[in-house]
Amino acid sequence: MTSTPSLSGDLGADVAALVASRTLDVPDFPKPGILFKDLMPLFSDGMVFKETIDAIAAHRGPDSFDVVVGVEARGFVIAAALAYATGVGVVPIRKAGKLPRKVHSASYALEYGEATLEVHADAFVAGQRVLVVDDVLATGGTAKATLDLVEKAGGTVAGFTVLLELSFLEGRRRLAGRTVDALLTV
Ligand SMILES: O=P(O)(O)OC[C@H]1O[C@H](OP(=O)(O)OP(=O)(O)O)[C@H](O)[C@@H]1O
Ligand SMILES: Nc1ncnc2[nH]cnc12
Repeated sequence: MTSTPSLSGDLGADVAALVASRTLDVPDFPKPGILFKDLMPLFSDGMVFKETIDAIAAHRGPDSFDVVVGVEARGFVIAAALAYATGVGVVPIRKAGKLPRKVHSASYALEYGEATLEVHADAFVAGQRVLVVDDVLATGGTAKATLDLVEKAGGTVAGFTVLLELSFLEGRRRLAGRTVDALLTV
């Protein structure tokens, strides 16, 4: 008799299985050799999306952060929902050239390219505890740039939560000493 090995993630096997059930593998996107993990099916299934957001809210506890940061663009979907569910605000980290006032900028490399992220210089009250959320942690380039930007803008990063971690790219190493929760680690 064969048994299916349980999936692993920081919120337990059931949450990991939920994320896995709504993740599609797309080979060679956006470049040859990249196996793209498409989480749009998780966002578009109302019950699964709600269960996912509720699981993050329950795990983190309502008192462990003051504001949620979401990284453009897929991170926005998770950040807005989690902020609403926990009754806090949301601060967007945007790709270059989109924010209208004074910004801090950070350029970085990610699994399939390079980009620049920006945050409004006055986005946080000094010491405000920030939970950073995104869909995928791959090389950690995006997450590390976000950490630097939040700290430059006066926030304190309380942790990172991602739906999916690609462990072979070792993004967690870029966030050493920080709390990182991945709902599914592959
Ligand atoms: O760990 P890394 O190697 O940095 O990769 C992770 C990032 O890559 C994707 O964003 P992308 O820049 O493709 O933007 P999108 O959300 O606008 O599609 C993903 O949403 C993460 O933000
Ligand atoms: N393989 C991947 N799939 C989806 N998003 C990503 N961001 C960085 N690498 C990715």
